[in-house]
Amino acid sequence: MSEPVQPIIEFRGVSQSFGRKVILDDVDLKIYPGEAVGVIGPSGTGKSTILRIVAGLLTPDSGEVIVHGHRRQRSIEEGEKALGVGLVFQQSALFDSLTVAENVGFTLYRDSDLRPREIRAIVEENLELVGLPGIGDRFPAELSGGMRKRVSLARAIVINPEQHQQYKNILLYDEPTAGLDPVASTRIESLIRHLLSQDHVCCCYLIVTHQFSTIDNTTDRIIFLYDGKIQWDGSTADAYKSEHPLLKQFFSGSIDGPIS
Ligand SMILES: Nc1ncnc2c1ncn2[C@@H]1O[C@H](COP(=O)(O)OP(=O)(O)OP(=O)(O)O)[C@@H](O)[C@H]1O
Repeated sequence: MSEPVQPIIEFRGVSQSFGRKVILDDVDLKIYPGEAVGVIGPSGTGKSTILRIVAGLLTPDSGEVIVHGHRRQRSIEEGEKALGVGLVFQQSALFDSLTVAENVGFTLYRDSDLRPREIRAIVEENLELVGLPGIGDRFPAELSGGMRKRVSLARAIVINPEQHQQYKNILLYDEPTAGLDPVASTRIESLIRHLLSQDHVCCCYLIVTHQFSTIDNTTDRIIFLYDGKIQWDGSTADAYKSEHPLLKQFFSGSIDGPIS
C-alpha cells in the first residue's frame, strides 16, 4: 500500500485574537504538495494573519501549526527556523539604499560564508527566473512597481546552498498584484504559476488577493475566510459556481448579503 501524502502545512485548532477581537477561531487547514491556494475574504478577516503564522512571524494564541512535518513552537524572532518559507509582501519591501543584487542576495550576504562572486551568480540566476536578467546594479527607485514586485519574488526564492536545503520552498504571496496594471499583473501571475512548476523553487503556495484576475490565474483551490472561520474550501471553479451566500456576495460585489 502506498504511503498517504502528508500535508506540507497543517493548522490544528488554530486561534488568534488581537485585543478582544477574535480573528481566527479554531481553524483547521491542510495544504498539500503542488497546491495553489487562494486565501480570500473581506478585509480584516485574518488572511495576512494566516500567512504570518505559516511564515513563523507570529505564534498563534492556541492550536498547532505544522510546517514540513515540524511543529512550530515559537516565532522566527524567538529563534524558530524559517523552514523553507518565502514571503512576498504587498509592498515589495526592498531596501532603497541597496542595489537590486544586494536586495535579492540580502540573506546570503548576511548569513552565509559564500563569496560575493558566488552570491552574485545565485542572484543573477534568480533575476533570470523572474524575467529581469542584468538589472542587479540598478537601485529599486529606478524600477517600476511591477519590476519591484518581481525583484522581491527573486529575493523570496533565494536558497542558501550551504544549508543543504532540507525543505522545498513554500511561497506565501500577500496581494502580489495590488496596484499593478493588468499587463504587469498578468506577468506576475504567470510567474507565480511558473515557479510552482519549477520543482526545486516552490512546492506549494498560498496567495492572498482581492483581484479576480489573480484568483483566476493563480489558484486551483480557494479558502474563504470570514468571521474567524474557514467558511468554504473547494476548487476555484466550484467557488465561482457556489450558491453559498458569502461567496455569491463576494464575487458579485453586492452590498446586500451577509458580509457587513
Ligand atoms: N499585530 C496586530 N495587532 C493588532 N491587531 C492586528 C495585528 N495584526 C492584525 N491585526 C488585526 O487583525 C485583523 C485581521 O488582519 P489581517 O491583516 O490578517 O486581515 P486581512 O484579511 O489580511 O485584511 P486585508 O484584506 O484588509 O489585508 C484586522 O482587524 C487587523 O487590524
